[in-house]
Amino acid sequence: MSILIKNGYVVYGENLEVIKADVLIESNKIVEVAKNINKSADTVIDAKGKVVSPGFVNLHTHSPMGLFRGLADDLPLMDWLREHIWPKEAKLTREYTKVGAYLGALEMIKSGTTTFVDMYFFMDAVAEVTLESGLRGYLSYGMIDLGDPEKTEKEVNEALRIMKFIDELDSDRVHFVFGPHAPYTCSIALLKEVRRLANEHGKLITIHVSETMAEIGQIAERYGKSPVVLLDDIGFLADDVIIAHGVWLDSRDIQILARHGVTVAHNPASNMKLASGVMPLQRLLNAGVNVGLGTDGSASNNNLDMLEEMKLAALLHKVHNLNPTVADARTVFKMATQNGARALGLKAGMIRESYLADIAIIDFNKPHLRPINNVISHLVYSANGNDVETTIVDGKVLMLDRELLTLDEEKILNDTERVIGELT
Ligand SMILES: CSC[C@H]1O[C@@H](n2cnc3c(O)ncnc32)[C@H](O)[C@@H]1O
Ligand SMILES: [Zn+2]
Repeated sequence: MSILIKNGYVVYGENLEVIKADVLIESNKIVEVAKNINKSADTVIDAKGKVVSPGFVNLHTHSPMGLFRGLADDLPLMDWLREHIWPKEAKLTREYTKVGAYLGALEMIKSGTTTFVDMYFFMDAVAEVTLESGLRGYLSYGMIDLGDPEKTEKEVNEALRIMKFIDELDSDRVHFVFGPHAPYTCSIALLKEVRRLANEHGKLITIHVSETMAEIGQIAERYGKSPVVLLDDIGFLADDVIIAHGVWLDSRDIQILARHGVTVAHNPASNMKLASGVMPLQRLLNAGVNVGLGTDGSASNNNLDMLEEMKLAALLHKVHNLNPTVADARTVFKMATQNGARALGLKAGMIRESYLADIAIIDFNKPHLRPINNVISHLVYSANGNDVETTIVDGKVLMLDRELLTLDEEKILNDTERVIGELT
């Protein structure tokens, strides 16, 4: 199968050069980017007045949590989790979670996300949805043992069951990742076992780290050190680890993350909404740490829109540093695309020959995106997910002119209302 995208403003290569050109996709790869490509293709997309952008990599989410959107707002993390979210999650079934996963997949495709890193329950159901939706997913079962050895074994067994399930799908798009929830919910034994298993099976790890001051206090009380020093001391950290949040990091923590090649998934909306704090973006980037962008779940954001997330990241760090040159549009755009792909070892996140054909086409024929003075600026500061018109993953069109081709939008919206009626 081939796709020819004609006459768009193409965000090209690592340096985000914007060129008026055509893009030719064959099978799942970008094979040519040039002016006036004169070749036939199975599908031709007219991108006049539109921007051909790399698809977005959401480096941290809990995709089924859209089910809980709006049910617990305006709370700090620990109250939000313990008093509201965890009691609701205790009632989740595989069927309910699957409906939530469909809702999340729908939202991501409609806002130009092509790859996501997920942590949740019933991940075999999430894997089925990911496969069907056409998205690229890195899926982890969120492990929590609260120091109970019996629970440690159960959680490891469930993670291994999900790993086997996902590996047997034998998909290039759907991958298993280990997901110990956080240093405050996982024992040292569990964290060490995850490290051992990730080495043995060659899998990535994702984990919430240093999100709130409460966490820093809890870990200091329990272990007498910071969460990052703790993870370093037990040999957990390596370049296959993606930590979510990294808000409360001191200089020593940042040096440790840089030394091990750890990636940080920044979640500005969630950090602001839960009032967790402001992560030290500039200091992390200066130390050479790879920083990607995530939305966190839809109950703490409250959506999965990576275009909105870019704007929030840029604005947050400008005002926090009282410096408008911090978190400039190009830096933030790279975080949302190529930095995320780098964390996953994925040849994606750029429009470039031989890269995976993961693309979002954004319609600039709109008042808030004219005149087209600066494409990257418009993508970060002016656009939002509703401006995404077409989403392509692995050389397959998932949404064309805002029409979903892999999922039944109306059914998903109806199922979501039914399920939440039964759950609450
Ligand atoms: C065990 S599956 C994942 C687990 O994480 C919870 N969660 C959602 N957002 C956050 C966050 O910002 N910090 C910590 N934990 C979070 C989610 O509700 C699930 O219980
Ligand atoms: Zn999270």
